[in-house]
Amino acid sequence: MTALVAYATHSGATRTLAETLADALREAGLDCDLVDLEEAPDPSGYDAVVLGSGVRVESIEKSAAAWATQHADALRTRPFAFFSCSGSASDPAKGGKQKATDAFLATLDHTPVATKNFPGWVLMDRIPLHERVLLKSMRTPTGDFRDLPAVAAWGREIAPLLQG
Ligand SMILES: Cc1cc2nc3c(=O)[nH]c(=O)nc-3n(C[C@H](O)[C@H](O)[C@H](O)COP(=O)(O)O)c2cc1C
Repeated sequence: MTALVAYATHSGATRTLAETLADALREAGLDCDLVDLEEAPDPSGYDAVVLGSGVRVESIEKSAAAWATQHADALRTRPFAFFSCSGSASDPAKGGKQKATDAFLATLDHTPVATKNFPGWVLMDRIPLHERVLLKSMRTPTGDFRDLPAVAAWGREIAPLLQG
């Protein structure tokens, strides 16, 4: 069966998570394509779909939200999973919750087979100056908080759900 892992990223962290996820899904036997949303992939050509998005200012990427709306029919009629990649997911006090994900899921008229909020990275040398100023003013912790083994484990967990 075929699966699309589509992602939206600004500073690259979500791409690395999506790559790890796609590898895990392939190891689980899925024929998986990994595509940046900038390439406007068509989910209707796949049996299952995973969407990943970075988080900025408490929202998922606009391109990810718009793509999910544009392809709502396709996402509703096949197994669909979603993951976010954010700074605050590295904070244990958040308990795995991410406001941006909850707000996005509330816009869907279907329920994903799985959702997950993964920590990404906050690396000043990967973001434009005006955003650095914003993050510094918000005292956002910086560093690489990714847990790629956890992403691979999630891939193994959701593979059977995507296979339906
Ligand atoms: C301008 C800006 C705003 C951000 N806003 C949030 C936020 O509201 N909540 C959060 O948890 N992380 C926030 N982050 C951290 C990003 O979610 C984190 O860097 C993530 O890895 C970005 O994914 P990407 O590299 O795929 O773009 C922000 C980062 C930037 C640069």
